[in-house]
Amino acid sequence: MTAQLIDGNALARRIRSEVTGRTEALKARGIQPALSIILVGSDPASQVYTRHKVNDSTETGLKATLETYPADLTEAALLDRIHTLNADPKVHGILVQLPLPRHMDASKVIETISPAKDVDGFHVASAGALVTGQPGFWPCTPYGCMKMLESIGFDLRGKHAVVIGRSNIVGKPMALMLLQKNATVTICHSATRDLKAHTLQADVVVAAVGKRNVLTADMVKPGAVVIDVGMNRNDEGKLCGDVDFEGVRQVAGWITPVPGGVGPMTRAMLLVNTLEAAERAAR
Ligand SMILES: NC(=O)C1=CN([C@@H]2O[C@H](COP(=O)(O)OP(=O)(O)OC[C@H]3O[C@@H](n4cnc5c(N)ncnc54)[C@H](OP(=O)(O)O)[C@@H]3O)[C@@H](O)[C@H]2O)C=CC1
Ligand SMILES: Nc1nc(=O)c2c([nH]1)NC[C@@H]1CN(c3ccc(C(=O)N[C@@H](CCC(=O)O)C(=O)O)cc3)C=[N+]21
Repeated sequence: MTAQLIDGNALARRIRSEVTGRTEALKARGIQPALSIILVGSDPASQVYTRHKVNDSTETGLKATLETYPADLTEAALLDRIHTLNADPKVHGILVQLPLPRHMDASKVIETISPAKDVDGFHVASAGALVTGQPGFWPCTPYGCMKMLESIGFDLRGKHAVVIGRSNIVGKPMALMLLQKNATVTICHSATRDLKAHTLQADVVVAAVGKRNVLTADMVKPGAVVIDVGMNRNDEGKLCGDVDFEGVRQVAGWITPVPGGVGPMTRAMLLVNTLEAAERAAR
C-alpha cells in the first residue's frame, strides 16, 4: 500500500477562493484588506518568496505592497518604518521577510510590529496567545499543517503526535496546536536520543528540521500521517523536504509532498491571517 497524498496546492487553492469571497464582502463595506511586506537585502530566495506572496494576495483581492530596502538599511530606519505602518489604518498586516541582515536584531524588529498586524504570528504576544489559548495570529506554517490534517478528517484526540524541530516559527507552535486538539505531543530536536524510537510511536509525524532524509521508512509506523515542512535542495539542486518521500510513502497512510505540500499552505494562511486582521480592524 502506498500513502495517499495530501495535496497542498489543491487545498491552498480552495482556501484562496474562500479568502476571495470574504475579501469581496469587506470591499463591499468600503474596506480594502492590505498587507505590507518588507524585504531587506537581495537574497534571491527571499525575492522569489515575497513575489509569490504579492501574487497570491493580488489573486485574492488583497492589496499587497512590497517594500524593498538595501541590505545596509539601518535597524533604526526599519523600526521607524514599522512604527509608521503600525499607525496607518489602511494597513492591516505587516510582514518582515526573514532572514534579516546580520546587523539587525530580528526579535527586536518582530516585537516592534503591532500584535494586531502580526500576520506572521511571530510576535511574543502572538506566541503567548497560542500558549494560553487566547485569540491571536497563528504562525502560518503550523497553521497550514493543521488545515492539512483537518482536510483529511484526521481526529487528533488521543493520538500521538511527534514534532521534529523546536523553532519558534514552526516546531514549537506546531506542538502547541496539536496539543490544543488533544493529541499527546512529543517534541524532538538535535539533542534527542534515538529519534526513531519516538517516531515509530507516532500516529502523526511533523518533520521541521531543514535536513534531507531526517525521516526514513524504517522510522515510520505503518499508516501514520507524515507532514514534511522541510525545504532543502538535493544533489541535483531540486527542492526536497526532510522526509525520504519515496521510501516513506510505502509505509505511511498519508504524506505531504515537497514541493506542493506545506509551502503553498503557508502562503494561503498568510492571506487568511491578513483578512482576519482586516475583519478585526473593521469590527
Ligand atoms: N514549507 C514552509 O512553508 C516553510 C518551511 N520551512 C523549512 O522548515 C525547516 C525548518 O525550519 P525552521 O524551524 O525555521 O528551522 P530551524 O533551523 O530554526 O530549526 C530546526 C530544528 O531542527 C532541529 N534539528 C536539527 N537537526 C536535527 C536532527 N538531526 N534531529 C532532530 N532535530 C534536529 C533543531 O534542533 P535544536 O533546536 O536542538 O537546534 C531545531 O529545533 C527548514 O527546512 C525551513 O526551510 C520553514 C518555514 C516555512
Ligand atoms: N517573515 C517571514 N515569514 C515567512 O513565512 C517566511 C519567512 N519570513 N522567511 C522564509 C520562510 C520560508 N517560507 C516559505 C513559504 C512558502 C514556500 C513555498 O511556497 N514553497 C513551494 C515551492 C516554492 C519554490 O519553488 O521555491 C512549495 O513547497 O511548493 C516556501 C517557503 C516562508 N517563510
